[in-house]
Amino acid sequence: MAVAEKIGQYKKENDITILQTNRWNEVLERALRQGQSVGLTPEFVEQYLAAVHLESIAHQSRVMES
Ligand SMILES: O=C(O)C(=O)C[C@]1(C(=O)O)C=C[C@@H](O)C=C1
Repeated sequence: MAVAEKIGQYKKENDITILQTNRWNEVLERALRQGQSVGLTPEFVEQYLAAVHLESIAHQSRVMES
């Protein structure tokens, strides 16, 4: 999560909100396409990435509040 913390620091310094809906949709759609190409179900990709996204947001929140 070191990268997420760097992103959090950048967002803090530039007054950017943690949740970026358009960016998140881009990340998710790319992962769904890549997952499909190697036989992963959309449900698995969505659940896996949702967990990563949640953890990333938690780390960014800690940086924001520090
Ligand atoms: O790309 C960003 O802006 C991030 O902060 C990364 C990330 C992610 O973990 O993929 C986290 C929060 C945003 O909602 C979108 C994407």
